[in-house]
Amino acid sequence: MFYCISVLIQTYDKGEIHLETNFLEISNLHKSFGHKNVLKNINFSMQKGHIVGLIGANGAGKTTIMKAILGILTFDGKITIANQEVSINQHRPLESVGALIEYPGLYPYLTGREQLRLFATGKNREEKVNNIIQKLHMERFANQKTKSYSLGMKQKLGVGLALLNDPQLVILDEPMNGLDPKATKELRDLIVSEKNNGVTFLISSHILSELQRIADDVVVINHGEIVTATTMENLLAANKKFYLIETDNNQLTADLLLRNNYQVEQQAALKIPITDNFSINNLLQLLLSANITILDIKQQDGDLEESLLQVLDGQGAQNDNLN
Ligand SMILES: Nc1ncnc2c1ncn2[C@@H]1O[C@H](COP(=O)(O)OP(=O)(O)OP(=O)(O)O)[C@@H](O)[C@H]1O
Repeated sequence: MFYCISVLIQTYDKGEIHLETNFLEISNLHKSFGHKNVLKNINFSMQKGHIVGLIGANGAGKTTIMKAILGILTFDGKITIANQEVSINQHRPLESVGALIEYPGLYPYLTGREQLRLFATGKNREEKVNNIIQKLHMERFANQKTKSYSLGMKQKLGVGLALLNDPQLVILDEPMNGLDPKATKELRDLIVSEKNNGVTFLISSHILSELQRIADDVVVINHGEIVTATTMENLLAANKKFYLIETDNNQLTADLLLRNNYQVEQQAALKIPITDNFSINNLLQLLLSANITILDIKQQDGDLEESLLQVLDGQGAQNDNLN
């Protein structure tokens, strides 16, 4: 990304937002910077209480979509949160939204606790601050000035600020950035527990394994266009399961399987996709009758990365057909 700005939208008290099944709706969203079309006809909706993963390569347009939802840039199209339209001039629905976009904008000479106090709203401000410090396990450093924070500590505080005022919709741009494995797990658990309380999340992340664990739905974008918007289950189902087999002679085994019409990808182990009419019994009998010793065999599900590559390859093929 060639620009680097820091935006932190604070959360406010819930107000009178109605609970809708489709909590957020984006229709015909277009955005250009000068002559550059960055978002091209983006359409998707988010159900209340769902975690939606926003996935795409660097520069695909994820942050721009988030900024449009937050009404901090001009755009063509329509965005509604709980049936109320958002635009650069209409921010009312954002009263129930918390967001961390890019890097948290922190005051270096305030402690984390002071920073949280500054943005907490409502009568129970001190309780909110204490709650979020506890939920994000920030007790150890909450009373230190933020200028001494590591990247991970800053990121935690940024997420804490986004969640502080009990938002109904939370938008997080790469929230796992800089977090160690323990902090990543703590944040993941917190997001899932907030979701179970009905909070809706839009989360972009390059850590696909993280999104795979928490997202209910996914929106994949490429060069500013939606490639697919579907459930995580559907996206993963698009990727076939396979067996990984290691034998005393992988080359001989691969040749034998290929001659018998199996698909084989040779890696450290042999990867055999489970296609229609696949029978593990038949495969094992074939290997045993050829006196091949099986050293290891395991079945694996497709993962998000593979599914995405398939989806993006498919799009490449479609585009190729159009050319
Ligand atoms: N203010 C701006 N002026 C001009 N071009 C911009 C501006 N903001 C974003 N862009 C361009 O819009 C495109 C999408 O950027 P965006 O930041 O939304 O991508 P992203 O998917 O969030 O990428 P990353 O994963 O690297 O954060 C990029 O080509 C970027 O260069």
